[in-house]
Amino acid sequence: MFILNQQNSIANNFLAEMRDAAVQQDSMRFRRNMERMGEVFAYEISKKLKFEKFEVQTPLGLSNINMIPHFPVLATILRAGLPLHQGMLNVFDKSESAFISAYRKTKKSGDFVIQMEYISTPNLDGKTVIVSDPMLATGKSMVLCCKELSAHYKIKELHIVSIIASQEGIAHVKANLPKANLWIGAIDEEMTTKAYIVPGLGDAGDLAFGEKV
Ligand SMILES: O=P(O)(O)OC[C@H]1O[C@H](OP(=O)(O)OP(=O)(O)O)[C@H](O)[C@@H]1O
Ligand SMILES: O=c1cc[nH]c(=O)[nH]1
Repeated sequence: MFILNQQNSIANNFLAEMRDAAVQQDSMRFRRNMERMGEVFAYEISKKLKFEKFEVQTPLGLSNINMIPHFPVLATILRAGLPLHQGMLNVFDKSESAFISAYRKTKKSGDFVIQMEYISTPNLDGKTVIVSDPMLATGKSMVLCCKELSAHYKIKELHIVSIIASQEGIAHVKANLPKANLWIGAIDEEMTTKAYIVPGLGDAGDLAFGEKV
């Protein structure tokens, strides 16, 4: 598991601004910081992908360089995942995209189930797939979505990206998707009784796109 904030980098500033209740008032900045985190994660993951030798014809000669021949497919979970996805797509600019809808449907008892209604994806057989979602709280949305994709396609390599994860969410993912590679921005210890990460950042989807009814 790769944990971004274990090393000091500019990404800590992006994450601090995302968490900061005052800075969060600027939703454009919140989305842009999420996008920047996506760019950083994509760069980090790129180092672990398969490279091949290529020759590039410059105006003056040939240059040898190792490049990534096949870009991963980028999947994300609507709606909070969209800015994170855009950031990753800025870096993996030739990638195909998959979109999955999942949201917490609250029952009368106050408990919630994850409701998944929509998947739009290219063929994932034999592909490297990166599934991103800014928050990994209980981990149930991520596990459900990844299992659904894996039920339909023989994915070669699965990567999961999350900006803030709870310990419980990570344990749930590891138990249910043991082969997945985890890329996490920061791990927080606690969750509220409504499964919000503490200190976390609040509701990522609402901060990016407005309060849902
Ligand atoms: O790990 P979990 O306990 O499943 O929670 C994490 C999910 O919660 C958030 O989405 P939310 O359901 O709030 O929907 P939204 O993106 O539409 O706001 C977040 O983006 C994850 O998808
Ligand atoms: O802390 C949390 C948990 C789920 N979804 C969020 O947006 N934030």
